[in-house]
Amino acid sequence: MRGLPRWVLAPALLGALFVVVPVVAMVARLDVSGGLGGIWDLLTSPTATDALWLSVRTSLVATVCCVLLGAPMALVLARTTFPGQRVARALVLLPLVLPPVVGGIALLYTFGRRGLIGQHLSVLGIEIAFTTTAVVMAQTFVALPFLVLSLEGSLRTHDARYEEVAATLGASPTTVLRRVTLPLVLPGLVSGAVLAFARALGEFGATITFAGALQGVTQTLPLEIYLQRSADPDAAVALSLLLVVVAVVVTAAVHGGPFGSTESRVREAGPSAEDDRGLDGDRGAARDRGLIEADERPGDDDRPGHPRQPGATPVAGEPVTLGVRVRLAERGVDLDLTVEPGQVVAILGPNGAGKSTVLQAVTGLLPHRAHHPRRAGSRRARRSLPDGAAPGSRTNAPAPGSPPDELRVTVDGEVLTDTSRGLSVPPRRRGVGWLTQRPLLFGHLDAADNVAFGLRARRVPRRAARADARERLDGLGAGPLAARRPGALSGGQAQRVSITRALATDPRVLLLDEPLASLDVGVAQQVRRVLHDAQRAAPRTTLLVTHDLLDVLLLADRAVVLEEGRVVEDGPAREVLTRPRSRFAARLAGINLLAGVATDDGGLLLTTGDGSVGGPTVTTSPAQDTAPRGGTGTGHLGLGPALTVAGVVADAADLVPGDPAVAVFEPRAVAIHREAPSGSPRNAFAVTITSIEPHGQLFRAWGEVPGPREVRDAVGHLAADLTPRSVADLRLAPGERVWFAVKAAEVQIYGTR
Ligand SMILES: Nc1ncnc2c1ncn2[C@@H]1O[C@H](COP(=O)(O)OP(=O)(O)OP(=O)(O)O)[C@@H](O)[C@H]1O
Repeated sequence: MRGLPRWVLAPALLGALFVVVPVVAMVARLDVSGGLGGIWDLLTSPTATDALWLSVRTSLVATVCCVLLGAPMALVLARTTFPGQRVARALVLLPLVLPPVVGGIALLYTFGRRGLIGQHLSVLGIEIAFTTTAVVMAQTFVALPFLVLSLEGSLRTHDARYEEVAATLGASPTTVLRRVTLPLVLPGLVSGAVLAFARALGEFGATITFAGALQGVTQTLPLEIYLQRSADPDAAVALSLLLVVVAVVVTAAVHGGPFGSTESRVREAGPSAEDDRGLDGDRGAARDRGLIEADERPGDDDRPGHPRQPGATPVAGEPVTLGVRVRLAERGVDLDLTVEPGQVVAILGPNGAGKSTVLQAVTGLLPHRAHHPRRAGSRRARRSLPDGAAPGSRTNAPAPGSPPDELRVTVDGEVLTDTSRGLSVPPRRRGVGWLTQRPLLFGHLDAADNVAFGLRARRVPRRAARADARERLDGLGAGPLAARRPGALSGGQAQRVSITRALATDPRVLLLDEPLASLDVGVAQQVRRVLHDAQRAAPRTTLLVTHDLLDVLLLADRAVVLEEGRVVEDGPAREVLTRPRSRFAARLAGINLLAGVATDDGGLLLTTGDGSVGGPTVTTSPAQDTAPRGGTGTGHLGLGPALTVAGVVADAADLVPGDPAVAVFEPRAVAIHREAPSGSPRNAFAVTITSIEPHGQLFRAWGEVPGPREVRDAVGHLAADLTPRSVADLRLAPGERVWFAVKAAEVQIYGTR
């Protein structure tokens, strides 16, 4: 009853009684005055037993037919999109609403002697109507929608990314279906089959119309009950009871059996990761001492090689060059990226910037319509708006006359995708490994079989593939997890197994889509180290999407910042973080950044969000009390008449008037005042405090500069670090209006071209 309102009990009980009471009434009607022997005789009469066995036999065959026909139908409905899909679904489910007798008539007009198809079969001497085959067909006709509905529902509730991951591991569509999709939805399939069996067992209307009632041939139990109803009501009741018992026994046996619980089969490790140190034994404990230790693993060459199949997916070998060109108006993405062999490139940017789109392009998993330039902006494309987006609300709608969409992905010159030539190598043949925020381990396989999946997909015998998987798990300190199912792994353990699985196929390119985002700090650290070690052991061209500063610092060689689908910053990872040129990188690095453009008199103009210049020119004057710190001059960054930033121009010679430029300063350099600071020249911003949050030993206060939207967009939020005591002394709280002051000497101004 936990979490449920009590009143729910009343209608629930009423519903149960509504079903049970009629059955009880029927049992009560049973005449037992002659003893149970009389009932037994009724049940074991030749007509009753003939009818029972015919019903069971035909229902079982009909169930098999439902599975064979219904499973593919459910797959097509759940996993594809095609014009008229809704109509197709309505037609498939038609037998649910059609009176069975109408179904029987329809079947008769199709397969009867003079029916649409039946007349041709009849020429060949094949008669279907009024045979046992007709019984099976009538039962299949009415039971099929139950299986389709149940399985389609199950398929839709499962994350399709399991199948996508399997494809990137090298599995063919049939292998994915057999080894991933069907095991994942098995409980739904079994439920659907049970429902179909129960429906077939009770089928009457379509059967009597299409198959008639011939004892031993077409007279199933429901027909026998109907016929006995007037001749011998007691026999009808006894047979009804028998039908009820058979249906209940079959349904209960399957539902209570090994397929009863969907959860137990598919549950994967959740995002809340418990500390999994204990399982790694001494090695794990030793590794825990430092964030990243010197590489202890033998290099790839030292590792016992695993069997490789000729003609299979290309394997890693030497690091490769990756080229990515994505221009998709529908997603507002337009960028070019070349990744050097073995380089780890962190792709950074705010939500919706296009990071995942780049990764999807490389995997070959970008939704298919995106490959067709003509369709972008079409009715269908509009229908594919992300959840919650209202048509017309997108800012990414292709502008009239915008260049056509283009996707081009190359690996060492080999073209994997080229939409201009309609070319797209399937994910399984790309040699691209893909790791997501969720480990997406296959819940019906243990850790070793998960890791072995890629090799098995390449037809490596199970024993060899498992041996290789165990070795790899051992190598990453996850050996003791080999026999565990994903449901018994913590988040960190599961992610480690997932990394091992992705690396086991020796991908040429590795795509990491926030693989540590859902892990606790401590566990993320361990998993980060696993990734770091793997990269050290065998450098691999890698794209890493992350929002975590540590990931960038510890894993990436280069950082690329995306904003609104464009590259706004690209450089060595450390440089991007220490000398950010984009607001996003500055925020990630915990630095304040103000953007403007240099003017011909050494000042700067405010730039608004779309990059156009706005606001009045602000004349600069040398900051009087600034002592250049390694820079070559001083100047101002003007952000409107009320906001002029004095700072140190780092490379005055490079700062050409009209060039975009930024001013950056650390939050710890900001002092907070209740009154406007006066006296020595410094930058002072009137701000409204928006939040105060703990930041290590200090507090970080965020303030927003009030004013027109352009100014707020240009300045964004400014951060100031202060001690707990200062927070108390200043009685600082969100909504308060204060001054953020920073000395010009603490502000660095540099060009961003
Ligand atoms: N299936 C889709 N169909 C159409 N547009 C999409 C689809 N998925 C994403 N988009 C749009 O494409 C743009 C880029 O999305 P993408 O998922 O690549 O961003 P992201 O940088 O990965 O964001 P996040 O950090 O939130 O994951 C966004 O404007 C988004 O709304």
